Amino acid sequence: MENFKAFMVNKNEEDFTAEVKILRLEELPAGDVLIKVAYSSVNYKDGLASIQNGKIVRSYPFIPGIDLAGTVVRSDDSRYKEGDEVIATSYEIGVSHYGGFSEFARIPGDWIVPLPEGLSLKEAMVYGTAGFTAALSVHRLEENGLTPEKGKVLVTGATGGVGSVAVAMLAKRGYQVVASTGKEAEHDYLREIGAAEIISREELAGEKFRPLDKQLWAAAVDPVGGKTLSSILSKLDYNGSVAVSGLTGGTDVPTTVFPFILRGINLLGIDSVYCPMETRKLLWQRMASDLKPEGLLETIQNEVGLEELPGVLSSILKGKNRGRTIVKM
Ligand SMILES: C=CC(=O)SCCNC(=O)CCNC(=O)[C@H](O)C(C)(C)COP(=O)(O)OP(=O)(O)OC[C@H]1O[C@@H](n2cnc3c(N)ncnc32)[C@H](O)[C@@H]1OP(=O)(O)O
Ligand SMILES: NC(=O)C1=CN([C@@H]2O[C@H](COP(=O)(O)OP(=O)(O)OC[C@H]3O[C@@H](n4cnc5c(N)ncnc54)[C@H](O)[C@@H]3O)[C@@H](O)[C@H]2O)C=CC1
Repeated sequence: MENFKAFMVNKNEEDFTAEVKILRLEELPAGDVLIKVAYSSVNYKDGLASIQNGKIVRSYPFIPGIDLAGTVVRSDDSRYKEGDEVIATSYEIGVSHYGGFSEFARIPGDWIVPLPEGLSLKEAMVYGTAGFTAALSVHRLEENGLTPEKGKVLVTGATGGVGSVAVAMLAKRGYQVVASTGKEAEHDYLREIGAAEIISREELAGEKFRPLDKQLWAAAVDPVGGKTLSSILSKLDYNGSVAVSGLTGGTDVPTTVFPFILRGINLLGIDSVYCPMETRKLLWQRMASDLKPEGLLETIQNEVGLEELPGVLSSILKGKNRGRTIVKM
């Protein structure tokens, strides 16, 4: 049987390890479709999966990586055949089912999306779960009435994965994007990917908190959470919406009922993991067409190999990565 390389984590009472190992195909979990992985990508959740107490991985040893894109090698699912190019993200991938940091993956057919026309395997992973989450956020905001005429849209954690894709996507759709970042050195990058204005992290979520504050934005894409989300809620325009997806700024959100009962603010929860397949397929189609920030995906990405994963995974947890990091197999 064929041997292949994968990045594995293992934990026991004394030890935690994270390293590239050689595996055999029969060591992969059950699944209908065997995929030769072309690219995976690095998400914040993968950073959590690669540390001892990240509370993501359910059992060890394990191959993390919540995203993968590649070519079908073998399939017991009639929807897929050898040679098909596919994307597999979310569900149990990289959590309780061996994930994408691997040259091969065996995945249940129900978790797979055919690569849409208009996207390469590489572009699919420049998006990855972070990009899909940005797309779902924009989709939900527009479902709730957002149009470019309504006003400015704030994006927090703007230099990160979800943030960078959201900035580029919104700008492409004609929105005036206000990007929030703690990184002064990245202002040029943010303007390059479409930010019209930049505000500092401190200005957004400083010490001063008022239950209702000056109305500044029609909507927000927020992968940061914590006090940043509290501040957004009190500064959105009347009937504004915030799509909240993340927790890099903390999990506690001190707020009051006032933004909701006096300004009709909508708090939209964004979950990419169990997003229904119908919406998932629709969004991947849109990410390949009207939501695609043509040209900017290349600016947003950088590429690493499996061996470089420990460094990249550790730096995403420190908020130090810029844009999206893809992993070439
Ligand atoms: C790409 C997506 C993302 O990036 S999402 C952000 C990354 N995810 C996280 O940071 C979540 C990590 N998990 C945790 O921190 C904890 O599990 C917890 C805080 C969510 C809950 O911890 P606690 O110790 O209170 O309980 P359990 O872990 O035992 O779980 C309780 C209950 O919730 C269910 N659950 C756990 N994780 C998830 C999840 N990710 N999605 C949906 N549901 C989840 C878990 O199954 C338990 O339910 P039960 O019915 O009792 O089995
Ligand atoms: N709900 C869902 O389905 C999904 C949720 N997420 C979550 O979204 C968040 C972002 O994920 P990625 O973009 O992959 O991570 P990332 O690390 O690429 O981006 C995070 C951004 O947050 C910034 N940041 C870090 N600490 C901060 C703080 N204290 N205050 C303000 N900003 C801070 C970083 O500088 C960076 O720009 C994570 O919490 C992740 O778990 C991501 C994908 C799907």
